[in-house]
Amino acid sequence: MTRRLQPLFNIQRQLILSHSWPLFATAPHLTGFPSLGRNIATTHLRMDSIAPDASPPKYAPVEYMPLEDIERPERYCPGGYHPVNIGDRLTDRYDVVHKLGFGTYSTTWLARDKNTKKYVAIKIAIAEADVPESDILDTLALSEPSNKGGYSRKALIPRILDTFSLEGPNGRHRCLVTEPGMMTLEEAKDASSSRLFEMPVARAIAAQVIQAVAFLHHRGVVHADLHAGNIMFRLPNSIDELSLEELYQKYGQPNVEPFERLDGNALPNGVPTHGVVPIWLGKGSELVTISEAEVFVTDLGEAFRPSVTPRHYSNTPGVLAPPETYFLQHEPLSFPSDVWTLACTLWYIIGQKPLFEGFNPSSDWMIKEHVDAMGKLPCDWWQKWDARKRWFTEEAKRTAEGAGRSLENRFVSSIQKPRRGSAMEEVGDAEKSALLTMFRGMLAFRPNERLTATEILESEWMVRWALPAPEKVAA
Ligand SMILES: Nc1ncnc2c1ncn2[C@@H]1O[C@H](COP(=O)(O)OP(=O)(O)OP(=O)(O)O)[C@@H](O)[C@H]1O
Repeated sequence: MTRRLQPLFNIQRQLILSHSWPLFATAPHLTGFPSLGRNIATTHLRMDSIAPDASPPKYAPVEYMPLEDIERPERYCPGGYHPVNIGDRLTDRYDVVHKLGFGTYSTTWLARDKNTKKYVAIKIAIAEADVPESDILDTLALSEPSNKGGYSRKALIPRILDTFSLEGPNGRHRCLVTEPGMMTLEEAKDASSSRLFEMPVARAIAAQVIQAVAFLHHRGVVHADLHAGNIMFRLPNSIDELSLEELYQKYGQPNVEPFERLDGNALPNGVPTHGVVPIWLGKGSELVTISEAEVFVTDLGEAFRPSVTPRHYSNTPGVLAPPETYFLQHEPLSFPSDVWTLACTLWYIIGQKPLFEGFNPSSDWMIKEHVDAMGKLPCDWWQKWDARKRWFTEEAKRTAEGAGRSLENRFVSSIQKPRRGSAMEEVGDAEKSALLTMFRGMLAFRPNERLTATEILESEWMVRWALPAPEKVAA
């Protein structure tokens, strides 16, 4: 969930959908296409992934006055969120000083660790639920600390500082303590009018995200939900030098809003009296400096180990989901699915707009996007795709003249033109060629033909342009 003000549209959407993923919902470049026709996929889908012509969204009854930027109070119920107030002390060690955000499965709070005197993030899961990533993060923490091969970069994945459980009116909640981040990449973009990072910053972020994914894959883990909302800028250590008063002076006192029932009745036990607007520690994307361009990959809640748990569904938002989720539904997903999603995420880091676009797109719409950008599907997939005639000839040419956008067209409209328009460095010819080669390798239709994370690490773009950038951060 984002920590900044969102347009009312998005808030209303949150009222309707049990889960909200804001990545493209607020973007100005939205293409509001309806869901188109029959879907090949019967993939396990969440509402804001590809929304097929399947069942309508489940409408949860609205019982409370909706509040902007605050989680739905309806979710403070048995099995739901744990009520927390600013000033609470958790496990006699952590003083809650602000809220950092909330998501489908958790609320996350900024707290001061009494022992270390540092600020920490405490993610409190909904009742009786595991914090799904804690298991994965534990395994990763056991990895060797070296930096062999450029992918043992533990710093790129949050380190678990502590775990504990809280017993409350809504049940028992698992809690995970990690370092607090400044903002997600999506939040940085939302806070900017250009929605762009300066090129050196974009390269540094991209390099670290590639290294993080390579590290996860090396450890046998697929992230499975990689997007700009799950990549976070590191907070400078200097925040720990701020006293609580100084923190509030710099970032503002917590803004709290009363929860009110629509029927005027008293709040039930388990619902806090107030909601807290999350703190904003961040800045607009174009203002991020190279020295601030240190990121870590968060939210391993969807992560899995293909060797342990075969997974046949993807909860990745539809615009980022790879084509095997439609065409190879009987084969378990694996590392290549992350590589496809990583390509989409890298594109969005360098550019202003996503590589593939669509609003609540059907799977047919997404496949059309893939074919437009990457060319004809492998023969057997092409034959299987009934909707192809809607847009394409049998040679995969567009039936409507001038329609369709190739990868190069998208590069111009998503990356180069917006950069020029914002007076920012464009991608030079040699870099563009290396980048497009890398993207084509990552976006091969067949998963087994895609570049591996290690090959991406060794790609020309990574070695010549991206990798040198984080070194500048460290310098
Ligand atoms: N370590 C952190 N530092 C700063 N903010 C955080 C941190 N962890 C989480 N947040 C904030 O809380 C929000 C929700 O966190 P997260 O996405 O991990 O929760 P979730 O319940 O798994 O949600 P979902 O699955 O809906 O994305 C994030 O978008 C972010 O704004």
